[in-house]
Amino acid sequence: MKVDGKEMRPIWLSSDNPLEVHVIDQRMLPHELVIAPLKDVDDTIHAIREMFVRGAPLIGATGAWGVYLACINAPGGQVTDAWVETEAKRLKASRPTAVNLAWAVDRMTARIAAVDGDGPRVRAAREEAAAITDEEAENCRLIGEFGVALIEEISRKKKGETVNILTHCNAGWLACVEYGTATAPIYEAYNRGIDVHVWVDETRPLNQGARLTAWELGKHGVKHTVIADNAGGHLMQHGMVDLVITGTDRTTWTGDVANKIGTYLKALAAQDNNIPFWVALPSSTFDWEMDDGVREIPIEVRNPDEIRYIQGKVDGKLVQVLVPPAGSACENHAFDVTPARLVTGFITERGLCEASGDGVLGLFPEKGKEASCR
Ligand SMILES: CSC[C@@H](O)[C@@H](O)C(=O)COP(=O)(O)O
Repeated sequence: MKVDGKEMRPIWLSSDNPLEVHVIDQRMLPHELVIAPLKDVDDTIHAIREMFVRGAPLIGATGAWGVYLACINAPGGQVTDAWVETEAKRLKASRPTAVNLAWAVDRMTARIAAVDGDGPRVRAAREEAAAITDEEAENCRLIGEFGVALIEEISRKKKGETVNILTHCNAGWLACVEYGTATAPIYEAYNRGIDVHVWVDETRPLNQGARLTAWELGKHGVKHTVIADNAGGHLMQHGMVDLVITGTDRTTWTGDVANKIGTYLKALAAQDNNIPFWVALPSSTFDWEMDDGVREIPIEVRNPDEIRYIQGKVDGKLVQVLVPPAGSACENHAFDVTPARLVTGFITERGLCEASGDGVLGLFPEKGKEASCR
């Protein structure tokens, strides 16, 4: 996507030095656009854990490039199965909830295992990481193509009046290589000249909505308003939301959706007010093994300092400010699970479907065997 007229992705292989992968350090946005180099697996794990990069598809792409970095840094240049497996295991442990990480890293190790020789393995790793990155971008483009129909329909019903969409966290291009998941239909609607406006949940504690979604939408020219996390229910009660679209970090094939903490409450409010609640995701975010999201999806518990301190810009400098009493306990559950019964449907790269095992397997019949062996 374009940043100040320049095409940009949140991750790329350096064109000057193919031994380095570059990422946008999203911790600094929207106030500073900082690019961080990743030179090895330790750098990659640090970038994922500390959230230089975040969002399920981007975490997956970063994990894939991490495996490439493992290959080029193999001791003595020997890209053995044992080395690749050890580094892959470390990468997969860096964040637990987004399933794309394990999916991408496993795809990398399978591709490398099928190739003989150190040089060919490095080349295969580079090709596969680039393919995963490009495929995720294309998947998000398709999500936009399919999802825009929902917005078009509302716009028609409202006779061209503004369509108000609420989203939570950042499921934009920063989270996904290009277009985003939740934002892809919104960008497509905007590009087609539909009058759209986005209510952007601030998304405490790290404010991915206020910092990242607002930045992205603003750069593209999409009308948006940042709201307090708890405002959504009120707006829905007063007819100010036509549609909710969120992303997801892991969705069971049966339709339960893990996403940033607070998503569940938005889904409850949407149901109470008869507002459609859609979730946009590429197939890499489906978990084909789990069938009970609330019971089975691992929920990351992060550093409580993310709740204690808020980051912002004061007099031109990024500062952290303490909010609660220094002695108060804080606990930071990063995701929650919205049960399938609260989800209107999914927007995927293959089209729209109901949030149920039948709906999902109808679009991805080749996964039926994996899913039904549970
Ligand atoms: C498209 S990625 C998933 C997103 O929908 C997003 O809402 C989200 O929860 C990301 O969490 P994060 O903790 O910022 O990695």
